[in-house]
Amino acid sequence: MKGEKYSFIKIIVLTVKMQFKAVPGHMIVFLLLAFLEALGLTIRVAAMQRLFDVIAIAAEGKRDFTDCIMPLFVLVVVTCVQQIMNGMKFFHWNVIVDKSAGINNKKLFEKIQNFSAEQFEDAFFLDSLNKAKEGIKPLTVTSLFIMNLIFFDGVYIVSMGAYLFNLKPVLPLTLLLAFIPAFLSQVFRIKGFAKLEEQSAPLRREYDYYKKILNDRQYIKETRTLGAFVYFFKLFNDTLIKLTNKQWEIEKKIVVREQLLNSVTYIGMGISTYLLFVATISGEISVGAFAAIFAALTQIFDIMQTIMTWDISGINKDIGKVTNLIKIYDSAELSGLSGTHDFSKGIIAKNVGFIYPGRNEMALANVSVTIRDGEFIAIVGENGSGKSTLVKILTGLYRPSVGTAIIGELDSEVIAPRYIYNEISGVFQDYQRYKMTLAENVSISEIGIGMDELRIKSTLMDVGINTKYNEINLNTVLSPEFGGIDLSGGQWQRLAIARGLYRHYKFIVLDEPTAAIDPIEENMIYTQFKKLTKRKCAVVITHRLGTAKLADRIVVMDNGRIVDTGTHEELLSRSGKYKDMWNAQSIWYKREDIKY
Ligand SMILES: Nc1ncnc2c1ncn2[C@@H]1O[C@H](COP(=O)(O)OP(=O)(O)OP(=O)(O)O)[C@@H](O)[C@H]1O
Repeated sequence: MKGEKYSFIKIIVLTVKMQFKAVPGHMIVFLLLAFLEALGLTIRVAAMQRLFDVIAIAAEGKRDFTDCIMPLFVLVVVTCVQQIMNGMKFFHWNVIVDKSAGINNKKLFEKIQNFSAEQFEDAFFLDSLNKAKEGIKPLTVTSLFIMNLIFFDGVYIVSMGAYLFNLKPVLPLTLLLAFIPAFLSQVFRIKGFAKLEEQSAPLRREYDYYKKILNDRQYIKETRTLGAFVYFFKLFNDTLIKLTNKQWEIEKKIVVREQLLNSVTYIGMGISTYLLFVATISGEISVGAFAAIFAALTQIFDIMQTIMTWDISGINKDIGKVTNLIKIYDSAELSGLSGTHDFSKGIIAKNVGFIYPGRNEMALANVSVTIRDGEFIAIVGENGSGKSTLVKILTGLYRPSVGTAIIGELDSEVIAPRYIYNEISGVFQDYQRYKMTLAENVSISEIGIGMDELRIKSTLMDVGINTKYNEINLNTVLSPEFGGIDLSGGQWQRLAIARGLYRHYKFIVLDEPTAAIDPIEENMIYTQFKKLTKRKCAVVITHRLGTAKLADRIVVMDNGRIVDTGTHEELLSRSGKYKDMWNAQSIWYKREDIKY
């Protein structure tokens, strides 16, 4: 993805192609409406000419006034049809924007699903993804601008040019005279806005940040308890003043320039009128043609202005965002073979090494471990020793940089992620607090197959949440923002474990989701967890060795390597990292024996 070149033309072609693929029928209707609307405008000028000619002749008494009825009727019909086309075109515009947003978002989400989890650790990738999300609506709007430019503006210029040329070859000059001021005005506008954007972007980011600190739930407790509100409000206000001053200064310049360019527009209109006048006096065009084109002059100048300020400026403004989206669509995703797990063969990491994007040191080096069928393993070690990274390799979330991970007979390097994740469940340190009902929070992995309330309740009981005597029930929304309530840190952790247990799994990992639960409760949860995961593969990361003791086998990690493996008793029987850790922790547990 890095450094790949996308020309303007390539982006335009891809944008239109993608948009047609998303809503083909609507796009065809839109371009037909734009085409008919543009043709309608030119036919209207011709119809007007015809009517004025007949009126002029009738006024001289050479024709009956009733002869004007038919041309008048034609003009009314053409005007009505053209107006209807215009209304329908803009109605369709909105329909297309709304419909495509859903379809294009779905496409992006599907694409994101197929990126490997380790890519999400790469700052460059995350930045590209954020920018790409901004391109969903611009993709549709840009395609509509392009279609409008070709099928409305293009058709109007060609048909109007042909009509004027037919009357007198010099008359299409009117179109050019209308184009020049519109073009210049747009050039100044783009330059002005580019400067404004460049100078105000850092200020806007600052302003948004302070606004968030002052409003967001996440910050409000701290800003209040620290009495920092006044300070942040001052920063917010100062930034706002700087930002509006900058905008005012540049807008002023733009407006003055535009007023000057408006005079150029009037000069253009004056020259066009003069050309028409000369042509009429010399008898090259009829009085009717003069009147019709004169009446349409404002329309010609307006359309040229719209092409510049709306269509081209719209494309220009959004093309960067669309390019980011297309780059993400085009980037490589994980593919792979299909496969079905056989967890009776266990989970095997063989000489695994792993390095995070942007890091020089390996987070895991030469790690080999086997989790046998039905085994409950605990992984212990100091902060940063590689426990979470190993678990992500064992669940197939990350693919090893070196070595292999065979998960229930499936090699994570060659099997597509969606087959790897089947029958695997996990709760990680950074588990989510979904702003949904309690029931949804538990059953999120099985929503598609219907909610089993009894199973949800019994899973909640397993982690110590009793909905029977609690004010919380399955339909309680867990978010004050959505009219519900919030839970305590420990309750959220229990809920996250319930979510992991609710999924149908044959292999489950818990990456220390119990830090906020008191040790006695934690022990009860893990004892229950051990019962529930009997005959299934389970891995638990913990810093509390009292919990690790429950496991069939303990893996001790240090500095990205496995330094020891064994049962609690085996590990204590030999001097090593585990014994040191145990001795250090037991001091705290012995405190309860102290007699005051
Ligand atoms: N997203 C990341 N990007 C870069 N380096 C990372 C990332 N996540 C972890 N690391 C590094 O990888 C190493 C192992 O981290 P890991 O999270 O696996 O340790 P851990 O044993 O689970 O730690 P803890 O007990 O603190 O959760 C550490 O040196 C850490 O700095």
